[in-house]
Amino acid sequence: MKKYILAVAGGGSTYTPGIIRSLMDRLEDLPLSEIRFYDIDGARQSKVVVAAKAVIAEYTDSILVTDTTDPQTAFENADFVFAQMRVGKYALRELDEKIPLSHNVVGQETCGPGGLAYGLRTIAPMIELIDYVEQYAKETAWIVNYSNPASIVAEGVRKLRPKARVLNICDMPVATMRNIAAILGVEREELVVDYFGLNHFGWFTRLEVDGIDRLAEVREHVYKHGLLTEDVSKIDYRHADSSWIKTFKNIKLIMDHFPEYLPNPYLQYYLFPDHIVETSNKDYTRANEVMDGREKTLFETVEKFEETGILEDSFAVGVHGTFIVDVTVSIAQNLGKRYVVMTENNGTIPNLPADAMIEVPAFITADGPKPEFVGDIPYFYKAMIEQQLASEKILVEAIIEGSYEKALQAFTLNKTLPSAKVAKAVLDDLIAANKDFWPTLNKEYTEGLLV
Ligand SMILES: NC(=O)c1ccc[n+]([C@@H]2O[C@H](COP(=O)([O-])OP(=O)(O)OC[C@H]3O[C@@H](n4cnc5c(N)ncnc54)[C@H](O)[C@@H]3O)[C@@H](O)[C@H]2O)c1
Ligand SMILES: O=P(O)(O)OC[C@H]1O[C@H](O[C@H]2[C@H](O)[C@@H](O)[C@@H](O)O[C@@H]2CO)[C@H](O)[C@@H](O)[C@@H]1O
Ligand SMILES: [Mn+2]
Repeated sequence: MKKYILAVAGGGSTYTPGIIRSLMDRLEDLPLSEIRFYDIDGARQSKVVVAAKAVIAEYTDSILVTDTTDPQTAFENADFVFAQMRVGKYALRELDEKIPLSHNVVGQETCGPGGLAYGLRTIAPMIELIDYVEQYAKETAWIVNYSNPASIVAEGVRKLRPKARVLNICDMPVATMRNIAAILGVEREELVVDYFGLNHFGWFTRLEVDGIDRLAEVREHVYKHGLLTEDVSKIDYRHADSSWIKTFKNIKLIMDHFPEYLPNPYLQYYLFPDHIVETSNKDYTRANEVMDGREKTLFETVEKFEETGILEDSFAVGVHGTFIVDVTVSIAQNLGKRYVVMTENNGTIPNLPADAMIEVPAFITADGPKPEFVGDIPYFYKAMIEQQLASEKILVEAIIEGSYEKALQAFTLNKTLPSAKVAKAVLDDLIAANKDFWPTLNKEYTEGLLV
């Protein structure tokens, strides 16, 4: 069977060792001749590659591993590129979360103004990556992208590189399916879902097991327990964090108001921004938890391994690692397997704009995602999605045009912001914080009009 060359862009990611273990578990489905790690922070990446190499060594010595900051070395003749960049790293994520909270607005990694700020940082590096891959990799190469904010990245790629072979994915739907399966007492793979929305902004409309829709059963469970089993050990070990427990519990809050469909957990930030702000710690946000948790543990594990030769973290594979390998195998072998991914609408949901980058079940083939027809969606969801879509589309226009006014429009349209006045105050603080990362946003008219 053909062996593939894989490049990992953002090799210094905390998720790298888990993804590598998932790849090693699936070498029969996706044989690899080479894995090349690429990052702009070579020092960070080289430490993470120590752990990645230790995991690979448990399985094989036949894979050539390269650790590089050079795009040509990374992408020359590659078949697949996994992208998992965090532009600005956790330091900027912390500001994405704390600056909005200082204005009593939702502070979150990918939602609200934090997500918009993250998008303003990420589009240019994503386009740069696509251009590197198109310059050096095989013509048939696919970029399978986890880099967030995935919804804005997907719109930026659609607008700026419409022919690029990029599959934008998110592990939240599969993470939610994992919790649903645990609640129903079935395996995640037995679940067949219908789902529609944008990334981090969608709803499950059908939860089928053996041909029977079990949404009503899950709805009853959520009323009592949120989207959690009593025994949280059944969910991803990453979700044992208290903030993730809170996130999944809050699905009850959403369904107490809107029980029709099962929401993506991220909708809590848009539907209950007041509750989220009231229950946030403005001085210690999720970015701090991750820096003190996942990131710290990873680099301590590497340090211990270099001292003792013992790898103290198994880097067990969660849905994050499993999912990206599942979709890549489906591309490589042209399996047409059905997964929830991002893809251009083009009539899949007729009463949404054709050029919306929606998140729906699609059949994953060697030519990319083929979405399954959804049909018209009810007005409430259409209206919410169109508002969020407009915010994200106008943000991409702001990036391309360097337009302050369009950035302010995008912020003002976002459901987490209460007024244009607050939107402008948050935007101006984020501009100062992102001076090294954002495009210059010009005020097309005199300063006087933007008081
Ligand atoms: N789509 C999803 O559902 C999903 C799930 C989990 C994580 N993520 C995303 O995956 C990414 C990685 O997450 P993490 O917590 O491991 O981040 P991390 O900060 O640990 O690692 C990110 C790496 O990206 C590198 N990087 C930054 N800019 C780069 C560029 N221009 N080119 C190459 N490398 C660059 C950094 O140097 C760093 O090593 C983030 O964007 C995160 O939001 C997405
Ligand atoms: O706050 P973080 O950095 O822990 O997570 C932010 C990401 O959360 C989601 O990914 C989850 C995933 O759903 C879960 O199964 C497991 O793999 O952990 C991930 C990180 O906790 C979300 O889909 C991502 O877009 C976020 O970046
Ligand atoms: Mn996601």
